[in-house]
Amino acid sequence: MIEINSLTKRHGRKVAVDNVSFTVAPGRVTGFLGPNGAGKSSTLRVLLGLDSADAGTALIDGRPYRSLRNPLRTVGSLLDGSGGHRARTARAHLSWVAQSNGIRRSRIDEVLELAGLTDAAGKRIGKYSLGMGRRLGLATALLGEPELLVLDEPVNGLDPEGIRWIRRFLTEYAADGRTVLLSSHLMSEMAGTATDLVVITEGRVVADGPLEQITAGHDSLEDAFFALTDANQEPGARKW
Ligand SMILES: Nc1ncnc2c1ncn2[C@@H]1O[C@H](COP(=O)(O)OP(=O)(O)OP(=O)(O)O)[C@@H](O)[C@H]1O
Repeated sequence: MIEINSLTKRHGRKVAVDNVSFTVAPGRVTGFLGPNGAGKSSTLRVLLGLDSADAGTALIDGRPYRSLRNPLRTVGSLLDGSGGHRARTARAHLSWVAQSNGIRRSRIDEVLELAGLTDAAGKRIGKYSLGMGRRLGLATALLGEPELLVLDEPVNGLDPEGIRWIRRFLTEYAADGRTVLLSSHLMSEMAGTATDLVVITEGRVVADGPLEQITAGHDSLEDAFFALTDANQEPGARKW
């Protein structure tokens, strides 16, 4: 379970996240949807302990990320890029992460296989395409067999086959009772993957609920999104 409570994050004078609250339940794929600059990455960076909040809390199973005993075994995350050093091979990168987190070595081949990187395991990361880098990032996130996944724009750079693969993967992952939070500014991606949505614009949550409730009465998620964001010029989230 992920709980964001009255979270505020500023970058200098810019309020990137403004009193944001939502929860992410197990067994669901929750999409964190908003246009460029809405505050998605800022929220996820606080959640993952990479930045500090100015106010409020972001908790994973009731604790801040930095106080988790085995972070990689609790929550797998994917932010910008692959996370690996350009001169290293994917296998060397995964071995290093596994070793430094007490993860069994046999897991490396499992995640390479899961991410479709078995044949590219010996290639230097600097030679990877953007999509392969995302696959490696996902493989790294899965190393600790975590119950939660937090992914920032995971389909960035993936080809259609890769997008289909990640959709299926996340759906199955959540169906096993695990928790998935993924951010995107792509509405078509969200419509095809998420079961629940948290919609954010200008640092504020403007909708939060099951996908079918948010899209009810609209032809598409895109229509719902624009209706919502146009109708939400004033503060306060609309709750379904
Ligand atoms: N390190 C930073 N320093 C200054 N301003 C920042 C920083 N990080 C983000 N911002 C600003 O905070 C706001 C929210 O940015 P954020 O990256 O969280 O949005 P986002 O929803 O993830 O957008 P995108 O889809 O473009 O990644 C934007 O106005 C952005 O310019």
